[in-house]
Amino acid sequence: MPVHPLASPRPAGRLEVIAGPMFSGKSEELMRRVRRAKIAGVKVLVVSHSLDTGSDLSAITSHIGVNIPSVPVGDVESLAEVARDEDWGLVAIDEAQFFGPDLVPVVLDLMTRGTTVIVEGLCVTFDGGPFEPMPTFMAGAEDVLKLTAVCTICGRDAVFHQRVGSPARTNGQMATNGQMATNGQIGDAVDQTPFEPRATDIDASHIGGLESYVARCREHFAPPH
Ligand SMILES: Nc1ncnc2c1ncn2[C@@H]1O[C@H](COP(=O)(O)OP(=O)(O)O)[C@@H](O)[C@H]1O
Ligand SMILES: Cc1cn([C@H]2C[C@H](O)[C@@H](COP(=O)(O)O)O2)c(=O)[nH]c1=O
Ligand SMILES: [Zn+2]
Repeated sequence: MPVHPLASPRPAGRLEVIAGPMFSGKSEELMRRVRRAKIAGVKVLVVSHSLDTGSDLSAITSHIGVNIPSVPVGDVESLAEVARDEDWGLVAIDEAQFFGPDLVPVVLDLMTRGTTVIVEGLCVTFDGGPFEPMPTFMAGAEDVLKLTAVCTICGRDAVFHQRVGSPARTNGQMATNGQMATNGQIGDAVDQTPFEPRATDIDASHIGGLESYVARCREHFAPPH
């Protein structure tokens, strides 16, 4: 039987997960926990993905505009470097889905050093599919908080989110998780045909907030065809 990738035979820290759709309060909850840890004198590192924060911004911001300082990194290798640099008591990772499945061994390594890790992110894509690595983290965590937003049609709990307006199209760029968002191989001549990145691709055209996404309950969620 396969062992969960977060299982460790060595003394380990703790994994806390904050998961849910957009607008469910994940960032607010992450900020609350970070503030508490700092009051308790814990040495805290907050990391975010530079695709989401913008490379010149060093903060994570909730949908209502509250923010806390963070270190923006562009990929999982840079995250690992920053996190191993010092002896952090708590490493809080914002928008963990942007780092892809390679984040799992990095989190395991941090826990093996005795660090508490909080991963916050989307567990479902805009087309309703699982968004790794959050489901893997949810299965292997000591503590999971699964949040819901408010469906903007009926007010019930929203587990999903939907894109609004016509989706932006990108053209022959490589997704930042290293996957080509076209059908081509890395190194192939770039196909100039407009394409739609897959929902699991980490692509700049997917970045957005209230202008691009709405929260939807099970009944009112209509996955794209
Ligand atoms: N449809 C919605 N459901 C719930 N909260 C919403 C919705 N739209 C806007 N908000 C606001 O967003 C806040 C949550 O923001 P945030 O913590 O950034 O969420 P997340 O990180 O999960 O996207 C809520 O407290 C609320 O003020
Ligand atoms: C559904 C979905 C969203 N995104 C992007 C859109 C936003 O920039 C972030 C999520 O931010 P939040 O703090 O959780 O509201 O992710 C995406 O890239 N792919 C998706 O499927
Ligand atoms: Zn609804």
